[in-house]
Amino acid sequence: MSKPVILLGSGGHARVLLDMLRRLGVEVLGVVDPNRLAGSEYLGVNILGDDSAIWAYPADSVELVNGIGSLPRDAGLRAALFEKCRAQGYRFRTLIDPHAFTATDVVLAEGVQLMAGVIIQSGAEIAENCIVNSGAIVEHDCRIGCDVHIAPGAVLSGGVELGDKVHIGTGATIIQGIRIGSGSVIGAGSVVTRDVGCSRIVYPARSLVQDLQQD
Ligand SMILES: CC(=O)SCCNC(=O)CCNC(=O)[C@H](O)C(C)(C)COP(=O)(O)OP(=O)(O)OC[C@H]1O[C@@H](n2cnc3c(N)ncnc32)[C@H](O)[C@@H]1OP(=O)(O)O
Repeated sequence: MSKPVILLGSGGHARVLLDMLRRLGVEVLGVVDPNRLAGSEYLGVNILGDDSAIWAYPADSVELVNGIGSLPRDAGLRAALFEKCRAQGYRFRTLIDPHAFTATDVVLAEGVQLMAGVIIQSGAEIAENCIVNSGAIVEHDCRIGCDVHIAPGAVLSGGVELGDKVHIGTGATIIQGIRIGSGSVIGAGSVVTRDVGCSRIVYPARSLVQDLQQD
């Protein structure tokens, strides 16, 4: 039988996860968030306190759900909290929205979160603590490192490889076979046609708007 969960965080990503957990019929014991009052409620769920409230529950009696989102240059908290709780013996639930598609042979590590409308095709492998956000596509044979966020509507073509802590921005498109190094950020709407090294930022081309009136 599946264990009840504790949700970490109560921001936008946590809100979407809470809705998913309810649709999956998972029991949510409560939410931990240092910015909310212990004993108060968040969307009908008890606020248990800050992170230390987790330790009151034996590690083998619950699973955790990482509700901390990650944005470019701001991915640290999500990964740090995952590591801290794992070091204390806690495990993270891997979550697949009922409206996500996963091929039969995909490999999803601990704590991976596949949101609504996601498609993960055959042979793809996704490492721990990644978010594949609403409507994103990860095509066949992609290899995704840990703590990666693939933002809504992004498309990874076949055989793309991402290092750890990469952010693929909303609606970005990566053509087949591209490698993107750890810590890099791909701006929303970018089209990536060449390999990207580690800790790089890719900005999309922008429309040039000029006045029609000529002197
Ligand atoms: C469910 C969710 O909401 S998940 C959240 C998903 N969000 C994302 O994926 C966002 C991804 N982030 C981006 O695309 C960012 O804009 C970045 C990381 C590429 C750039 O960030 P910064 O370096 O901080 O750029 P900054 O915001 O200072 O903008 C610099 C300029 O580039 C422009 N710009 C920045 N990003 C983009 C973009 N993706 N497309 C077009 N123009 C852009 C800005 O408008 C600004 O233009 P200006 O100088 O004419 O005013």
